[in-house]
Amino acid sequence: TCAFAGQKKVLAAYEEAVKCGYSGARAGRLHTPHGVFDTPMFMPVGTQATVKAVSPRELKEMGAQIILSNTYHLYLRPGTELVAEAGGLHRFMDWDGGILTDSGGFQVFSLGPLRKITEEGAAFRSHIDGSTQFLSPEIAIKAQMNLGADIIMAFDECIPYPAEYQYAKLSTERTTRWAERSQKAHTRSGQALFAIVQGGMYQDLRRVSANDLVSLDFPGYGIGGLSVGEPKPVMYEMLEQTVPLLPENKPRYLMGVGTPDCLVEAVRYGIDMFDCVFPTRVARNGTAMTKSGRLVVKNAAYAKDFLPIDENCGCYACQNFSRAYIRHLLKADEIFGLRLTTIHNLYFLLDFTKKMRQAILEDRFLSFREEFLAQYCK
Ligand SMILES: CN(C)CCSCc1cc(N)cc2c(=O)[nH]c(N)nc12
Ligand SMILES: [Zn+2]
Repeated sequence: TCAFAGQKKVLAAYEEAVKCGYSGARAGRLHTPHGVFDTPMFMPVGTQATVKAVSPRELKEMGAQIILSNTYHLYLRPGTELVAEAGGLHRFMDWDGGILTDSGGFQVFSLGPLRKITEEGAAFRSHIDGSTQFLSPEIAIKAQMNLGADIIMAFDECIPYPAEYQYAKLSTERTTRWAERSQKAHTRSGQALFAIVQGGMYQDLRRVSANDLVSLDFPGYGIGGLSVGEPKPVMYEMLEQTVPLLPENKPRYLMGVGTPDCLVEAVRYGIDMFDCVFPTRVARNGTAMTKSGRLVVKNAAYAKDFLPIDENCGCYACQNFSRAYIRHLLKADEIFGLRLTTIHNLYFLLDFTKKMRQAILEDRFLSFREEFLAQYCK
């Protein structure tokens, strides 16, 4: 069932997916040099080689399997050669689970004041010191080989939303040429390179992008250019056009997504992997995620609420502390407050994907989805 048998340079093998009654949802297992991991999975984001406010030990405790880091940030600071000298990203940050690095394309367009995109690559100014920088498929792949993640991403352009059809078409064609250059530059065995499907919000461009990248034969596929401000129904429509064209026995990673309602819909379409800064970012301004929606712990309403954030939650915060205590810490700008809300939000999403996997294995995913969406207010 490992359809990757015989694939060179690939370790992200994908065991036979267990399909539930509905067409898309599936439960799989992802093989990497740092372990075999269950999907669907949520991947905590550790942009600068740390998942903000939590330790690797806490991440392991809450069930994190694969975490993300960003090539763009580590390339600018401290430099990917330095990380390589330190023994690679796993050693540097003391994380022995899986690591996936994004290729930098997205961050160049979303962070650095963009200078210029050409066929060769993207010139930009560093958001740290304003220095002129340049990323190309070859540079981004070299940087990711230095970092040593288990899964790395091809260098792509995340097309802004909205975008004119003609721009989306030219950019998507270039991203496919960049994917081929990424493949040629990728010489590190024991590391899986995923391509990234683009195509803007145009059905035909999404299909062309998926078909072209599938014919280049990657061990896994990111779906990019979504969760960039488009309405959710448009995102789902792009998934409906794209996912069925991707090989069933290869992992699909929906980049930058997302909230629990988006996760359950994307799993329905056959997505396996997710990452999103949302849980850690909203935690830092005192918002906790629950199955009924968001709970702003900082609100005065919780000043004397001695219940946990969620009494059915198994996380360290909910097992030991009250809303009143966490609100007190947040109001007092105590770092421990941010740590507790972050721990809860990460645990919530990791547990949510585990519950989806269980529902798929027990062939009750559709009722799980119905019940969840009925209770969750966006
Ligand atoms: C760690 N995260 C903050 C970054 C990982 S996910 C970033 C990310 C998010 C979104 N929405 C789209 C794209 C995209 O189209 N391409 C790339 N390379 N990355 C993307
Ligand atoms: Zn909790």
